[in-house]
Amino acid sequence: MAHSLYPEDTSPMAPDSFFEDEELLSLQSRALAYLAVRVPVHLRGPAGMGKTTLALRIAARLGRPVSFLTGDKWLTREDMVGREIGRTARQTVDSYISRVRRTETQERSDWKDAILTEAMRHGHTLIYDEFTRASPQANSVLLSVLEEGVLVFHDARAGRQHMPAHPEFRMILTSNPHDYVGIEHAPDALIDRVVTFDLDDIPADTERGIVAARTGLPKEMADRLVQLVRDLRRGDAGAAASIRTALLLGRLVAAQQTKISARDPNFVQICVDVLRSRYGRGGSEGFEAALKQALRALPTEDDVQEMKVAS
Ligand SMILES: Nc1ncnc2c1ncn2[C@@H]1O[C@H](COP(=O)(O)OP(=O)(O)OP(=O)(O)O)[C@@H](O)[C@H]1O
Repeated sequence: MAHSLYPEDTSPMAPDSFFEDEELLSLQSRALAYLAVRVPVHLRGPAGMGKTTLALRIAARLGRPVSFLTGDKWLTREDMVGREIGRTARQTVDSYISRVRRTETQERSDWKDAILTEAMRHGHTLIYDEFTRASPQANSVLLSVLEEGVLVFHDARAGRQHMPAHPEFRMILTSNPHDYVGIEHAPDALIDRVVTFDLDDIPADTERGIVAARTGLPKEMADRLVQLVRDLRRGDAGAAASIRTALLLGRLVAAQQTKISARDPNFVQICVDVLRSRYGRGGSEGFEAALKQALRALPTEDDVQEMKVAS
């Protein structure tokens, strides 16, 4: 039974446009059970399949402040841990007795926390989105955090430091395993310390529910869009057609009031414009053939008119 529900108003999205069904609720409750005993959770899947939205939803249900970090190749350990920002020297001159003058200098380094240290200190839920975009060197600081909840870092003056996390600190990671420039493979050592949920093959019913809830399109129209997008994603073409793609098509269909039909030239043109760049193999001809086939498979449409494809 699919339903939209909001037990508490903590979501970053409008409550009525967030969709959860049994599948998503079960995933959330398992994630929350692991997080409850301080086991970090990792949501993995292709772009646009709902990883970040789900991570935010789980974090909201933990009821703690949320810190959000996005991985990229420029991210350094210092960006996560913090850095020394200078030294403060304090001098006390004791001249109480005129003939005796005693001077005492105290020096301390000034430290500025960064997102990881701050989240650990204050017990935030840290969402580390797209963590495989950051370098393994930057991410290596996480190993002890994920396993023991202790940050080990180096302070120039104090040397090696250990910072235990606040008892409420939790971490949720997301990543996209698909190979493209800028992605590092998630190191085994890191994957070994988390529970990973794969979101690349979410049930069609869940996808339909999300598209209907977010676009406001009638259910049959949302179903057709999802079928089209899933056919292209799962077919030989391997098109990068995600939930986000279906939502984009839905917005354009609603704005232009087209039918979701191969007979509607506006709809076909929207499909070509939106989907061509997401198509993996076979060039333009391969794309047209795959799209025709997917359109032909739509319910109640049994033939496909010649597509007029704008170049
Ligand atoms: N359960 C849901 N209810 C409503 N909308 C959803 C849900 N899950 C995903 N969406 C919507 O689907 C789109 C893609 O989701 P999201 O950005 O979370 O994907 P992602 O996997 O994190 O993508 P990327 O890897 O590109 O960051 C967003 O517009 C999001 O709002």
